[in-house]
Amino acid sequence: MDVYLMPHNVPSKVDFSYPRHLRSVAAAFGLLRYCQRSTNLFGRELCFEFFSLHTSHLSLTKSFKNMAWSIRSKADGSGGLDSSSMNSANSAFATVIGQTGDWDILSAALAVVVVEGIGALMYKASLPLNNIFTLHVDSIRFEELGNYDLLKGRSLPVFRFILRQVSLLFLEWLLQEPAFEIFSQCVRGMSAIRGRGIHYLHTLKAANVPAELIKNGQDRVIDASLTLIRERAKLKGELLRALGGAKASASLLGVPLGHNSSFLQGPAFAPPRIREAIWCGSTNSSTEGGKELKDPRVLTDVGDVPVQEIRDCAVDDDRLMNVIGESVKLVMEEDPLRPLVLGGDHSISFPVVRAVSEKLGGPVDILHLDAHPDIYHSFEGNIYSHASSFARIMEGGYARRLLQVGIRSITSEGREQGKRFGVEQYEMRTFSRDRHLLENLKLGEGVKGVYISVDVDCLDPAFAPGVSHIEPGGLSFRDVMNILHNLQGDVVAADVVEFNPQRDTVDGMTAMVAAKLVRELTAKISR
Ligand SMILES: NC(=[NH2+])NCCC[C@H](N)C(=O)O
Repeated sequence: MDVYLMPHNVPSKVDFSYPRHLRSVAAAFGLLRYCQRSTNLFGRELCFEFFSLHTSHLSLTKSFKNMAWSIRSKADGSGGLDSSSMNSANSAFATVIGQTGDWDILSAALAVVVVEGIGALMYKASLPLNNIFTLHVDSIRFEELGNYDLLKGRSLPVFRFILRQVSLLFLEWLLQEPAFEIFSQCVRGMSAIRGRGIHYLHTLKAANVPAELIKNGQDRVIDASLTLIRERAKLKGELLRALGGAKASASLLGVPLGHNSSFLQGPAFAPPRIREAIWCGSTNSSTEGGKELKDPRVLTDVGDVPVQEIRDCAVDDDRLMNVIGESVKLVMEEDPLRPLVLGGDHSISFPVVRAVSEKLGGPVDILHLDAHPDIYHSFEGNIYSHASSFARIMEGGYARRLLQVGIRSITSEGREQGKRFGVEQYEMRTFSRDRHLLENLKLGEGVKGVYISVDVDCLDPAFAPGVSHIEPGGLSFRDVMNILHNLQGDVVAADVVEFNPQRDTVDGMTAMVAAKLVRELTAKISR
């Protein structure tokens, strides 16, 4: 679209031939020309033919510009960003974010607010100059209908116009790589920190609760949480030892944690749903191989780590991860109990495996079924992300071998990290070739045993739609059963993670799938 701006409506007292003003005009257009030269940097083409402006838009930046324009016109009405226009802009953003949950949009919106704020301040500062230089938009040549039709027939202060263009260039620069990436990383980092419970701490601090009191309160809540698990584990342990005859027995430990997911937090609600499905009357209490789940020598339950209650006291993730690990160790303390952990998002596997390995005094072999390798060094600035748990496990030396099966969403970082840690990554695209090997695994010899981590999204979404990350092309339920049933090795602990009840079908199909995974893992563990 071309916009022609012709000098018009210039206040009579202004004489354009007056050198001082001419110098200013020259300086202003010098700035525009400077922008023109540097536009290649921004991937944007500007072409000036005296007062004529041609822009070719990227569709992405165009839509952000539309946002910029609509906010700007609000600001225009009152001659700057006053509180009412800011409020409406705020609520507009809140709605967008509320509906999409998309932090990229927040980043873009923040960019707009920053640019607009600077623009508004600069505009206020330049008001006297604007009175001197006012241009009238006489004609607009449309190649396409664009935002500039707003200008038609209006008197425009020239400095304001220039400021707008510079603001838009800055905004476009912000929206390009790598600036946008850096900016959105910062925003994501901020939101991740907020999501990790620090806001509770801020609330407590803002209310002037002394640090000592906060710490004591946190200690007591954590103590109570661990006591609950310790005492239940003790009772189940006593019972099994009294009954005798069990060398290893699965004990459920729920970890309702969802805030380390990069997408949806629904897995925090999974443990009670899985328990409900395990005991659902539509099936029976026998595993496929004939083990009786109602026999406490096969399966017991020590309850949930009260993750939300602990986080509600502003406990950070370093400490929370330790509490999860401590809980796992409390179960392992009570021979013959072995932890079968119900997630939660996949971030919980790190503290669980760490605890298992520390308690047993050495590394384990891990069979990890998942659509994703979850081995980013950190994801969106979060080292405890559900997409980074296996990086933490491998760094810590808690696993000798890590076999990842079902992989079909992997980035170059996932592959590089896999190589770096010597991970055996079996991808879905070669599953038919690898099937024989995977259905005849022998693991855990020469180490402390085998740990099995099952992310429900290893399954094709046709079998398990109730997950946060729908990734087509996965394993069938029977593929997973064959791998598990035929695996040879001493399974010391296991987890089933990433079931998201908020995405399940109304009849709870994925809950049944997750429950059956738990039931068959129980059969695998108990002896
Ligand atoms: N445990 C999981 N479900 N992880 C999903 C990680 C998704 C992440 N966006 C990735 O690129 O890998």
